[in-house]
Amino acid sequence: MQSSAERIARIAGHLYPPSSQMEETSLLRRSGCRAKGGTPGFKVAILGAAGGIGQPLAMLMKMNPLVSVLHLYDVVNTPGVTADLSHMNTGAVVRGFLGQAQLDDALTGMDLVIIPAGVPRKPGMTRDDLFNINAGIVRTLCEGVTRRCPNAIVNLISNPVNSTVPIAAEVFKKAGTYNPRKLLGVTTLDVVRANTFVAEVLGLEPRDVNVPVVGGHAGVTILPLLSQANPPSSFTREEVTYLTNRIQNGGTEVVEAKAGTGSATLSMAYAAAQFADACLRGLRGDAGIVECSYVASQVTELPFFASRVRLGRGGVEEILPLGPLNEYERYPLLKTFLLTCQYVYWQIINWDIHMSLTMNHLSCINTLNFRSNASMILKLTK
Ligand SMILES: NC(=O)C1=CN([C@@H]2O[C@H](COP(=O)(O)OP(=O)(O)OC[C@H]3O[C@@H](n4cnc5c(N)ncnc54)[C@H](O)[C@@H]3O)[C@@H](O)[C@H]2O)C=CC1
Ligand SMILES: O=C([O-])CC(=O)C(=O)O
Repeated sequence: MQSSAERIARIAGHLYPPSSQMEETSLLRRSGCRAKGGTPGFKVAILGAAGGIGQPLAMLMKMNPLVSVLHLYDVVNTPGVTADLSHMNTGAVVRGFLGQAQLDDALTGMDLVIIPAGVPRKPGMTRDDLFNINAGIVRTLCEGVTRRCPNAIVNLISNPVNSTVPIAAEVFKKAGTYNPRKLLGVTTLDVVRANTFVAEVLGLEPRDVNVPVVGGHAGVTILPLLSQANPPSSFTREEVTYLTNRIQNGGTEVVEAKAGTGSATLSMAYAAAQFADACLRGLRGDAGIVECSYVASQVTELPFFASRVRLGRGGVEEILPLGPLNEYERYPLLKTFLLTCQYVYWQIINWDIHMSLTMNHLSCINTLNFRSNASMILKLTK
C-alpha cells in the first residue's frame, strides 16, 4: 500500500526533472506510475519556457500531436508553468527544469530544442542592443546542447537572430558537434506578418497567402519578396513601399505599442509553433516541407542568410534558390542589407575578443568579403 504522500508525490513526479539524484533521494519517483510516457512522438525542449514567448509556445507545443515529451527549462518559474500545462488532456508528457544545474537534464535526448531565452527590447532600442546579454545566454544554452543532444535540431529565436545564430554555430564548432543543417534561426514571424499585411491589402484570407521573406531578421535586413507572393499578385509602387516598411518594422510596431513591457510574444509563439511543427514533420519524413529560415547558406556570399529551405529527416535538406528578384528587391534592399551585415559581424568579432571564443574563419575572412561585396554593390547601384 502506498501512503497518500507517496501517491501525491508519484502523480506530481512529471513536474520534476528525471535526474538520477532526484529519482534516488526523493519521493518523486515515477516508477509506480501506470502511464509510462506519452504517445509516440518527438522529444522537444523549450529553453526560456517561462517567458512571454515561452509560455504560449509551450502551450502550443503541448497541443501538438507530434510531441510525446515536452521539457520546459528556464531560470525562473518553470514549476508553475509546468503544473499548469500538465493538466491539459493532450498526449505530451510535460516536465519542468529550473536553473542552470538542471539544464543538462532538460536537454538529454531531445530531438528538437527551441530557444526563446533572453531579453526583449524596449522602445528606442534596436535588436542589436540585446546582443551582449543574449549572446552570453545563447552560448551557455548551446553548450548544454553540445553535451546532451548534439544531434538535435535547434530553433533559435533569441535576438538579434542575425548574430545569435553565428554565435551558436561557433559554440557547436568549438565542441566539434556543428551540423549546419540542424541550426535554424526562426524568421517565421516575418513571413506571418507579410502574409497578414499582404492579405489585408489584397482582401484575401491570410492563410491563403504565402510571401517568402529572405535576408535576416532586423529592420532593413528583412527582405519580403512581394514579386514571389502566392497567389501571384501585382502591387502598385505605393503598396510595395507600404508593405515593405510595415513588414520590416513589424517588431518595432509591437515594441512601441507594448510601451516598455516587451516585444511580440503571442504572434511569435504562433510563428515558432508553426516552424517547430514543420521541423517535426520533416523529421518524421513528410515530403515537401518548405519554410523560410536563417541558416548557413551559399545562396549569397554571406555565410548566413534567410531563404526558403526544404526540411526533412536531417534538418535542412535543401536551400532553395532565391528565384527571380525584381529591381526593387535586388538593389536598394541588398545594398542596405550588406552594410548591416558588416556591422553585425564587427559586433560579433568585438564580442569574440571580449569573450575569447574562437571565431576561426567566420570572423575576419567573411567580414572582408562583406566589405568588398558592400562596396561592389554600392558601385553597382550608384
Ligand atoms: N526571432 C523572432 O522573430 C523574435 C525574437 N524575439 C526574441 O525572443 C527573446 C525572448 O523574448 P520574450 O519571451 O518576450 O522575453 P521574456 O523576458 O518575456 O522571456 C525570456 C525568458 O528567458 C528566460 N531566461 C533568461 N536568461 C535565461 C537563461 N540563461 N536560461 C534560460 N532562460 C533564460 C527568462 O527568465 C524569461 O523567462 C528576446 O530576445 C526577443 O527579442 C522576440 C520576438 C520575435
Ligand atoms: O522586434 C523585436 O524586438 C522582436 C522581434 O524580433 C519581432 O517582433 O520581430
